Amino acid sequence: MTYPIRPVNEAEWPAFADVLSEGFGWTPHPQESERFKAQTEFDRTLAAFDGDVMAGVTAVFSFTMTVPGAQIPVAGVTAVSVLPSHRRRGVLSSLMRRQLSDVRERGESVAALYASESAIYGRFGYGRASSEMGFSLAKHGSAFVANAPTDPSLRIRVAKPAEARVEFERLFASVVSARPGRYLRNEQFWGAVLADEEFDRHGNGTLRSVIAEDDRGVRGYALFRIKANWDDDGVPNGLLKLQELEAADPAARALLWRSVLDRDLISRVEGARPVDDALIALLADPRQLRASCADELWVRLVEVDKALTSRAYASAVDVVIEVEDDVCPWNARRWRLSADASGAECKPVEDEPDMSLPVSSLGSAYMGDGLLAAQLDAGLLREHSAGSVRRLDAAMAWSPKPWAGLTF
Ligand SMILES: CC(=O)SCCNC(=O)CCNC(=O)[C@H](O)C(C)(C)COP(=O)(O)OP(=O)(O)OC[C@H]1O[C@@H](n2cnc3c(N)ncnc32)[C@H](O)[C@@H]1OP(=O)(O)O
Repeated sequence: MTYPIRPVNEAEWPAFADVLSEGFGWTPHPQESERFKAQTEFDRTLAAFDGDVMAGVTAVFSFTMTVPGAQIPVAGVTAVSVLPSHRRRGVLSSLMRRQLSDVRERGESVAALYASESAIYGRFGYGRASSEMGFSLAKHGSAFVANAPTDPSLRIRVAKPAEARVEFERLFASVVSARPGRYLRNEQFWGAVLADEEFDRHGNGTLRSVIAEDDRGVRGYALFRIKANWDDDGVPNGLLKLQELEAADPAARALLWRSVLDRDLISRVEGARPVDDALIALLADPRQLRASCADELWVRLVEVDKALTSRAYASAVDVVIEVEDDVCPWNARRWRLSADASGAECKPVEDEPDMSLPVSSLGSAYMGDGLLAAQLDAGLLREHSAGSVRRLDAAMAWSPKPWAGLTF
């Protein structure tokens, strides 16, 4: 069966929100729903209809995202849901195909998303492109190495998040290009970051913040919630849930970490950070960091040549890549990628390929996570000239590691 697909208008928001609510089995707080509506770019929504019934939905945020060595337009795919009554009939597949062709028409060469389940998007050409470290650190195990940076000119200021918004925005804008995966936040996104419904779904307290500054201005900030608790013996056992910690320099970063880790009545700090976070290096006893690792961004190259020439490369490379892509057939051909410090070129060729790979492999490598060699070892791509995959892997790898840091 085919289901007609079209964007929805603002008047259709209640039906759109209902499909999300039914698919996710979760009813948002009315303020959350209003906020999501305000973030929605209605001309970039899509809904699939079964007669009068809206059966499946998705939307795109128009992001400017950091990629290795550049900031580029990226389609931030979100709000994917199909009614339970219509699942596994190809509704998502039709929405994905239409969305990718719309993204291409807009001139965006890359799409990115956070997946609710990691098994869904590979078939549509998305590759696992960044990882996130979930962590839990007990205060008693959080001492820093002796040479951790300090700066006596720095001080901590307690600030109400809503009142310090402009300072956060300015600081974030100064660090957003430092790591692939980070993306610019418009007014609606900042509204969501600083939203504080008091209730917080997990029973944590109100949103709080501390700012690290000197006489010349703000050098970093941390946003967090506290779940106050005392154990049965009356010993303080509070939990600090870190939402965000951004710093412009190492000394400000170390001071902010100490401020959250040393907080009175707290015994543990939890949160999610990049897998190469500076915290790991700062800890005197890093094994105390109870960490887990999970996929974060999934990335899809919508126009292989444009995407590959929009980023920088860590080393020179010259390879012919045979790309397999059933969903975006315009990508499915041989491309010669030649890149060095002065830039990159990607041209269609008929030459013998050095490697053959699914487009999702290039998505995996795109942000710099360096996953091509692992895929070669796993037997997921074919190498025709020895060493070519490792050369491409090294050229596409980047430091720091990619991390978006804010679910969309
Ligand atoms: C970016 C985001 O917004 S992530 C949020 C995704 N949404 C959710 O998780 C909400 C709950 N789930 C749903 O709404 C739906 O189950 C969806 C959107 C995940 C899938 O929609 P459907 O219309 O059922 O998918 P569709 O029928 O097109 O399936 C296409 C293929 O994907 C497979 N597939 C679909 N969902 C899943 C899944 N959750 N896990 C593994 N495989 C899946 C199907 O089996 C099918 O495989 P095939 O091509 O080999 O037959």
